[in-house]
This record gives sequence, structure tokens and C-alpha cells, in this order.
Amino acid sequence: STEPALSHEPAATRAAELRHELDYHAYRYYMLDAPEITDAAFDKMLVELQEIESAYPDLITPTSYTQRVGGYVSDQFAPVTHMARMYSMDDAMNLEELDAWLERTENALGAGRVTYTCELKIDGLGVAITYENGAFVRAATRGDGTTGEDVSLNVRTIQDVPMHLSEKALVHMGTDRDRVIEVRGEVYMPKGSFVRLNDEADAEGRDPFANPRNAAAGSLRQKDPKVTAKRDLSTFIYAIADTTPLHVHSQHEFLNWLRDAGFHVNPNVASCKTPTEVHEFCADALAHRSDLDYDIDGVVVKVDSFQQQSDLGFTARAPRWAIAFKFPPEEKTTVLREIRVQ
Ligand SMILES: NC(=O)c1c(N)nc(OC2CCCC2)nc1O[C@@H]1CCC[C@@H]1O
Repeated sequence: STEPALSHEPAATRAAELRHELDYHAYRYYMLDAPEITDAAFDKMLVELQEIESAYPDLITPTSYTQRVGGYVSDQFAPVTHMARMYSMDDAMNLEELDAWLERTENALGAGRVTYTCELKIDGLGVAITYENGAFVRAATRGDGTTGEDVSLNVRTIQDVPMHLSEKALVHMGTDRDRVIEVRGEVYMPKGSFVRLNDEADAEGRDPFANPRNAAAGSLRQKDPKVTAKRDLSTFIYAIADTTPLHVHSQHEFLNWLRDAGFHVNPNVASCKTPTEVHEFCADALAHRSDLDYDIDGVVVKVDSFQQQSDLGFTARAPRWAIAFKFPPEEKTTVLREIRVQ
């Protein structure tokens, strides 16, 4: 006997098709800055999906593109315990302290046997994002490193945060693809968006934010996701609670996996084979700091090999296999606000 088709089977199929299309085109627009369709065509698909979902609410899924700009103000910020501790790092305040760390590391692992991965140190706020079976389920602030606040509805509005991991990334995970994974990164506000936001605040007689980091933190703590959605937040993802399910063996391989999975990974990363190359990366990053559209407060130098990372392990506070080389606070060209004549 043929099962009576669910009253809305065709709608369910069409909804799934539209969701896949909307995710793909949103990725091309926001992540690659290379749309294949017009905004009007995108909106037409979004409206069609919204109509199907309002006709058949049981078809709504939490990761549907229609849910990106959360529709409701909820009791966000419930406490969330991270899958694993979110470590901070020891700081190197100058080249001497950086060299001391490099020397210690070379001694411990064997001179000339260490490759370092150098990354820009994004000055945003730490966030942990959890995926189950490749779908976004939760996002939390770093908090004290063990417990943070649930900011899922607000992080879901950030367009460069994927709602589903790519098939390529899941294939790479093999049978571990259904493992729960928790990636870590920074939420930041691009400098351009920060200036626009403060100009709006000025025009509306509200206090401006002191810097992009505070603006990002304030935007992520919004009770109403519709407000967060307008703040043009972005992310750079760089770590994960447990790399086991990914079958990757070094930081640079892991960053490639993140990119393939659909995460926004900072492009200014380099493999440095010697302390001299590490110095060059740091000097280059400092020289180009003001050209970036986001704030950085230094360079993160990591031992690339995960085997060597576990050989070095952690102190109570931080990994021995990473150091934050800090830059001096950026002397901002303070834009003199034209005094508004009342
Ligand atoms: N802010 C950053 O850009 C950054 C980075 N690119 N890479 C790491 O790797 C850490 C994570 C695990 C141990 C090393 N941490 C970063 O920021 C940390 C997070 C919390 C305190 C620092 O800001």
C-alpha cells in the first residue's frame, strides 16, 4: 500500500531545496564577495521559504536561513559550560620575551625541528560555537574560560558563521562526522562598521562606543537579535575544543579544514620555519596593522605540529606551545568630531 503522502511532503522537499540554495548563495555573497544571483532573486527564494514555513510551521528548522535574524527576544545568556577549557595565552611584551619563548621551545623540541604557525591576534571577543551532525546548535561567550553565556540567537545573525558544515568537511571527518564539535574564534566589528555605528550614535545623541571591541561586545549582548543583526559583526575562527574527529595533525592543516568547512579564517597566516621568519612576520604585521579593516593587538605564534603541542602541554593557565606577542596600543588618529552647532 502506498503510504498517504504527508499533507505537505512536496512543501518539505521544496523547503529543503530552498534552504540549501539560500545557504549557498549567502555564502557566496558574504564570504566570497562573489554572488552568482541578484539580491532580488535571493529575496524571492527567501520569501518563498518564509511562506512555506508560515504555512507549515513544523517544517521550520533552527538553522533555516529564515531563522538567521532571530524573530524573538529570548532569555539568552543562560550559562553554558564549554566542551573543554578555553585557554588564554602567556604574553610576550617585547622581542626579548618572544625570543626567550622561542629559545625555550627550540630547546624543548630540538633546535631547527619546530615549524611555527603565526596568526594575527584579533582584538575581538572570544566565542565558542557548537555543531552537532554538522549543524549549528549553540554559541557562547568565552566567559571565564570554563563557563560562558549563551549568545546563540545573536551569533546566528552573523553572516559568516555557517549554519551547516560543508559536505567536504564532513567527508574528511569520516565516521566521526556525527561527533559534536566546538570551534573557537573571535567575534569582531570591522573598523568601517564601527565608525558608521558611532556616527549613528552621535546623530541620535547616544554615547559612542570606545572601540570596535567594546562595540562588538555590546552588540553580542543585545537582548534582541534584530539589533545584533544590524551591527555587521564578523568572526575569525582559529581553534577547536578537540581536533580528534577531524583527523588533522597540525595547526595549518586544521586552518585548511576550517576554511573547507565554511568558516571565516583570517588569511594572514604563515608557516615560519625559523625564529627569524617569526620576527619577519611580526614586523610585517605591525607595519600593516593600520591597513587592516579590523583591530589586532599582536601576533599569536603557535607550534604547528599537534604532536609537538601535546609534548609541550599546558601550564595551569595557558598552553606552552603558544605565545601572544603583543603590540603597543595603536595610536589612533583621533578623528576630531565636528562640533555639532545646536
Ligand atoms: N585572538 C586571536 O586571534 C587568537 C588566535 N588567533 N589564536 C588563539 O589561539 C589560542 C587558543 C588556544 C590556545 C591558543 N587565541 C587567540 O585569542 C585568544 C583567545 C582568548 C585569549 C586570546 O585572545
